[in-house]
Amino acid sequence: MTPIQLSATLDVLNSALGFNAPADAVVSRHFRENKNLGPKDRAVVAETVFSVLRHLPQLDWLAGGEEGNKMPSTRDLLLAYFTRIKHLNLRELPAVFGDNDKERAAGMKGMALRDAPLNVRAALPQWAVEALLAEGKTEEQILELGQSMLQSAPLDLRVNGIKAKRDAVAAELKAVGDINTTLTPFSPWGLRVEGKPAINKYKAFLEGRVEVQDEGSQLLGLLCGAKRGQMVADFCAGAGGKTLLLGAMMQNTGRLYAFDISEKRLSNLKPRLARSGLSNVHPQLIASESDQKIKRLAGKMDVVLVDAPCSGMGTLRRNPDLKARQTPQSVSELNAKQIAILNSASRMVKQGGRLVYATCSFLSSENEAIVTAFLATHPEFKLLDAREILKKERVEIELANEYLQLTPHQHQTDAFFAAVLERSVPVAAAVEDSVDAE
Ligand SMILES: C[S@@+](CC[C@H](N)C(=O)[O-])C[C@H]1O[C@@H](n2cnc3c(N)ncnc32)[C@H](O)[C@@H]1O
Repeated sequence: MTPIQLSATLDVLNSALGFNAPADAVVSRHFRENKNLGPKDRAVVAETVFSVLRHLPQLDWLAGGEEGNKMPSTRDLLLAYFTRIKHLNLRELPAVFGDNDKERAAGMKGMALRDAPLNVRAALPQWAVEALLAEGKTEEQILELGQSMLQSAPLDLRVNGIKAKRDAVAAELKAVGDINTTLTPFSPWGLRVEGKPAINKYKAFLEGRVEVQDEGSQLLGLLCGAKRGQMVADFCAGAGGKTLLLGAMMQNTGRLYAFDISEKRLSNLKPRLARSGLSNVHPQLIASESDQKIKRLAGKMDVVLVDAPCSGMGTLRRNPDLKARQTPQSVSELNAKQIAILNSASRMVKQGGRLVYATCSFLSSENEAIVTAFLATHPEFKLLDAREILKKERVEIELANEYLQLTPHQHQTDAFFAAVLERSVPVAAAVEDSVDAE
């Protein structure tokens, strides 16, 4: 690491560790304000900052002393990172670290992580470990999960089926940018990119043949099963990652509503929509989940996706600062919002229609607990088995139960959760349907 890179890393970390803004926003702002940093410097600084944030519970412990009674400085966190995560020996430490630092680094080298508390070894916040233990996870499962979040996430692309085929896009990226990709193991539209090329400067991206999307998100599309000519609602559409996928699955036919309460996020959907070539999408700003617009669509939708606002704890590889930014209080506020949104969104589902509830969290309070609470008050809905649905789509994936629960160590995706619910058809209507079909 050069002195310029090291000083930029310390500056960015000092801001990021205030946890007043998402780490990626802090990094981007620093790069905008410091034009002297070249592409290589930026890559090194960003990678180091994110890696430090991923390992923060361990670095805090190493730099704060085993008793954990000292607030470590950013410099000490970085020292712990170099000695224990990058395994530099004392001679290899950047010159900015003097003899005193080296003495502390030697102390850190002698500390045995295996003696540290479980949350330190799993590199997860203590409250999250307590929640996982309370829901019955073993120590081994918690370690596996936490440690799988310590790597950087791969770059996955989704090929836009209305504009291109997967093989053609893979060949195009190879030809124009020498970008190597492999087919994602589960999603029929996914390409996993080798390295981290700036994909947004290539025509395949600019002309809407590909979007950046984690394979886990792509699988949600399969669970929704949106089809040609249907009425579909993406309830928490945000900037439309899943909207674009659903619109392509519908072959640009039917009607797809993209609801969100955030004007800013919905406005970020506009350029993506333009690139995608979709004209079946109707972005709808709503004031809340009980907006009149929702009420008017009661019982009209074939598919409703609720990609609920959540803690994002399943995306710790990309957003490691969430380890410090989320708290039990913030999760419990989200839980109240999640159930309210699911209750409201469910009204739009027609008989026989599908309601998919999804989060990017591994906490059962945001996942199974919400679905269980919903089903307890909505006997007109039943839980479908995600394994069956994916099997019909010829996706061979190992899942522990009827829910989709992905993890980085098992599926090489973010930790996503989804439950597929169906509004039962009343017996009388089911008989009428079968007579009509004859
Ligand atoms: C997990 S994000 C959605 C990400 C998006 N589906 C995608 O694939 O890019 C959750 C979204 O829910 C929205 N949201 C929060 N409260 C809401 C509410 N009461 N009704 C509808 N959307 C809401 C947030 O603005 C945010 O965009």
